[in-house]
Amino acid sequence: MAGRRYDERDVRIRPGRGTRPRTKIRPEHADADVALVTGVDRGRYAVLVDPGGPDERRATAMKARELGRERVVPGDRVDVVGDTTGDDGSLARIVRIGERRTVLRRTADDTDPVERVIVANADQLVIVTALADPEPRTRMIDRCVAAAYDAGMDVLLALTKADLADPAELVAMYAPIGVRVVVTRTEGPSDERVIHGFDDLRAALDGRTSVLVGHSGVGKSTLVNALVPHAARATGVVNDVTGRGRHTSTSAVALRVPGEGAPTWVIDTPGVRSFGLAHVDPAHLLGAFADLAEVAQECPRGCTHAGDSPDCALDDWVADAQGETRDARAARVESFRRLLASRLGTTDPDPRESRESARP
Ligand SMILES: Nc1nc2c(ncn2[C@@H]2O[C@H](COP(=O)(O)OP(=O)(O)OP(=O)(O)O)[C@@H](O)[C@H]2O)c(=O)[nH]1
Ligand SMILES: [Zn+2]
Repeated sequence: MAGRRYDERDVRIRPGRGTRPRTKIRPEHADADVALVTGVDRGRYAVLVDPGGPDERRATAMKARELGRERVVPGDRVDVVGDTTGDDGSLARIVRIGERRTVLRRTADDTDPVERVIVANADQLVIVTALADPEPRTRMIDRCVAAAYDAGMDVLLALTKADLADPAELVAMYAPIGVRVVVTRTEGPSDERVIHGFDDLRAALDGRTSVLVGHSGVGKSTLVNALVPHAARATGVVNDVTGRGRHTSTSAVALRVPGEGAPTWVIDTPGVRSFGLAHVDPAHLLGAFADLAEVAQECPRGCTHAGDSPDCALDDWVADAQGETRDARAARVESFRRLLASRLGTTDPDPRESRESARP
């Protein structure tokens, strides 16, 4: 091409050479239906078409080729075309992904080499942690909190098995950083089991979309089954597509919690066992702490705000206060720094965690 002069042939040819804006909806997509993505399994998407509307229905969809490598995840609001009836054997096409309010992601880690968006548009992350059996792992909790704050989500800590251990220590550890806490314990035989604290949990979820994470055995299924009595059947929607059982599915599934008023959703994440956090920007994390962010404006340029950073304004802010205010500030700065460190993987091992990993 070097040396060739620009002439009218270029003008004529260009419009037909792929310069058309790719994001533009083609005219035949103008009548697309709105849908909510509730599950993803091997290139097939479970969607709820016209969610909350008079024609609400479950359907299965695939991604239109024009979306390329763009990921579609549970919680996404999408436009669907084609056969959106949801009838047996029908397949709709996702042609557009709506703007995302929040994006929960995780960085590539040992167990998964790819950075992934896990869930879109969720309001809060619910970290389900047993108070005992298995022992709580605070480092894991910190990492979840950091991921949620980075995503622009609130955090709810659901402490289960309060019949086995006292929640006070964990409550004291997380209350200073704005983490809401609910405490539950089960009582009675499994067929007529009561969950104490369940109403608090239900209230904390009301009208919102919440992502539930937790290690195996913490009691997450017990809570999900109580929240969504027909969870097993509802999750079958995705599995109908592939014939795979729920327990082998590793992707997130959105379930609607029955109730009056604004829709309440929980997104269960059976496959999420860890959060790689290399993508988390310290400035972004600081943004979740409005008071600290303001103080940090006085920091020297390039301050990392970590415990060993010279002249960090957060230290002066603590030192300037007295008595209870000082204690409260110190707790908050310390907690923020703990999250900051969890991001870099430099936190000292949680003694409880190392005790756990020392087990055969
Ligand atoms: N003592 C006590 N046990 C509980 C409580 N909640 C749940 N459990 C028990 O803890 C075990 C694990 O509960 P699940 O609900 O299956 O836990 P999960 O987190 O879904 O674990 P996986 O199914 O392995 O992913 C079960 O034996 C429950 O009966 C509680 O509040 N107190
Ligand atoms: Zn600083």
